[in-house]
Amino acid sequence: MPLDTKEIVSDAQTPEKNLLSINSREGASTDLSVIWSRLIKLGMPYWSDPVEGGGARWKLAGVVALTLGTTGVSVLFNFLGRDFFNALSEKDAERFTQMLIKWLGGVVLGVPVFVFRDYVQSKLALDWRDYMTRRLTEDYFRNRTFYQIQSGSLIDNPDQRISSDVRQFTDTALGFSMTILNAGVDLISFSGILYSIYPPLFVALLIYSIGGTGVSIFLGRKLVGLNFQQEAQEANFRFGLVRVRENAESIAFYGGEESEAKLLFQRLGAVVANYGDLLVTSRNLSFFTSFYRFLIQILPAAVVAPLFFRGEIEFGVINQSSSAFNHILSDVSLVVYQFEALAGFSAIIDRLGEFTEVVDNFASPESEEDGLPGSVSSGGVDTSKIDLVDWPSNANSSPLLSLENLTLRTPNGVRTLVQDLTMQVNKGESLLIVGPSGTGKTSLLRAIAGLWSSGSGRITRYGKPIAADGTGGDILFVPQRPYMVLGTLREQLLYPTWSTVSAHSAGMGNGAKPASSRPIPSDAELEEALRQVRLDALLSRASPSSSGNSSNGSGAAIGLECMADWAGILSLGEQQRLAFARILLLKPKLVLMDEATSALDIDNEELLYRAIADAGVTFVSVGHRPTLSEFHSRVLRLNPTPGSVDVEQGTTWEVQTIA
Ligand SMILES: Nc1ncnc2c1ncn2[C@@H]1O[C@H](COP(=O)(O)OP(=O)(O)OP(=O)(O)O)[C@@H](O)[C@H]1O
Repeated sequence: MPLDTKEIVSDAQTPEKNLLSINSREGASTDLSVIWSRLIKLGMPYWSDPVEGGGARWKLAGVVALTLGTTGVSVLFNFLGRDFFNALSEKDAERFTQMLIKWLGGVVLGVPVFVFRDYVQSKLALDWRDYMTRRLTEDYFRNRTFYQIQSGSLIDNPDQRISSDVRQFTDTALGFSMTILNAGVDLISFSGILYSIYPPLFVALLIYSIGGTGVSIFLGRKLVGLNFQQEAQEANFRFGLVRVRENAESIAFYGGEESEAKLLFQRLGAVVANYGDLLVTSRNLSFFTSFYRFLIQILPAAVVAPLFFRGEIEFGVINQSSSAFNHILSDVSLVVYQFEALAGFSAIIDRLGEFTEVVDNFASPESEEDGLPGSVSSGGVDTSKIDLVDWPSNANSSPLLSLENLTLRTPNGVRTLVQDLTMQVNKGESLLIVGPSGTGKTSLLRAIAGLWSSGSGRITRYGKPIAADGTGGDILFVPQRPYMVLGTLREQLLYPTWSTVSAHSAGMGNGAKPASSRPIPSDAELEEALRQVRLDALLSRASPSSSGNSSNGSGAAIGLECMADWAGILSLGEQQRLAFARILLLKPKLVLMDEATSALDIDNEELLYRAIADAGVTFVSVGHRPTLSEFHSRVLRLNPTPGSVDVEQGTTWEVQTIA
């Protein structure tokens, strides 16, 4: 199987993997202590962050103050309402006018408090989301976690968790916290009012609300699991549509529309079926909550009416007690009113908690030291790790790569692909890796790149691949389908070595430092690299007019600034030539290529190999084509074990010098 970065970068999960993950995960965690500890773990870092936490806490204090202000405004209106209705019932026109003016004054002062509370709260939720998404995304890329999650089918739809789950988490967490705070303060203020009016009314209310909460928990208990499933099924359906877009041409060539539609309908069916169950459960809950809401409209009046008939209270007090009753009831009945939202929230906590646990597992320094986690550690499966060592590169040093007693297994540790391989790649001694399909050629490159670590022995790399901090660049890996970034022709050429530089220079950077300490190639060097791989014709192509980024004043950018969907418009052969242009610009000491010329004609293949050899680059190639051997000095042959029926039963290896 060739290394395919397009798949790695753009495909979050294959459909089968998604189904696997979801089937293996029946529903949300209903264990309250697990949900609570995940909530704390997800929520705390922002507020305790040494840099952003201080500002966040001040903003939170502002939201709390405004929330308390809203309760103050409500209490004010409770009393204004009482006096207003008293003036009305006593037919006191002068007092009524006074009350009207006071009421209007209260509205003018009170409305900004409510509006600003909502605004500041939403803005704080947005800042929190920004922080949390950045952290999760950094962890997602650390130690190539995104690759491990994808290749190991560890969790479904990480993209959905990072984007929409985080947004919902921050919005809801802040919203609920403020609702609970509001409810607490409201409860204290209005309990006093209600108790002072008529203590039995207060007792009736307590019984009513506690009973209501219990019944709604019972009726809505299935909602947590159903909400969890709904998120997952929606993401699966959307993912199916994304796959159709990404593989439009292949599907059209195969005439696979019908089977794709069938697959999508299956997923849509799962979305609809689960939503149907969700609707039934919410309908049953709604029956109860609606009765509950309607009843409270007359309940307080019914309880205090005898006092009014006996002349013990004024008419306005009925209105005041109704208003106080409603406030307290909605405070103590939070669970009843918000049950669906709470169920959805706990499903989100569950999904995000699960995601951060997987990501933390890979992102922790121990996992870096121990090799990549994820191996099955039970059932007698060997979980030993390959030792991957980087030696500083030395311009004069001859070895570039050395493999010592390398045994390579698939990530689950079940299959052994290569056994006890010892060899060295020296400067100028290029190596071709051949063997039947499935013997482990690409996997060997994965191990050298550090993507797979299951096995034993040692790999020493003399030099470093490009690292996130811009160091390295002595070693470059080139997959069969090179990754095309979204951007200009210049950005294609500069990827990955100077990718931050190009984003920066194009005005997209946010002040980030250039990624590489190597000098950025000039326009002339970029154009020369294109000429060497016979892609200079691309320089005269113009961006589609909608892409903007004009450099010639006519609205369409041309040359290196041409912006296009490069993965969509370049043929695979052209993409492979572009990958060679990147090699010529970077001039690494060693390049490891996986069927990197598979889509090229023999003439172009020769041109590219000669160009990188002339540039002093040593290369290791994986390939099937016999023509490749003339560009390499040695060949590593992986063979199925003699006597075995197929490669599943293990391989042997031999190294030969090419005459
Ligand atoms: N994530 C994975 N988990 C388990 N096994 C895997 C995984 N990825 C690949 N394999 C298996 O490992 C074996 C070696 O795969 P690899 O892609 O290295 O073969 P290859 O020699 O490059 O094949 P080809 O010439 O067809 O590209 C295959 O049998 C493949 O099915």
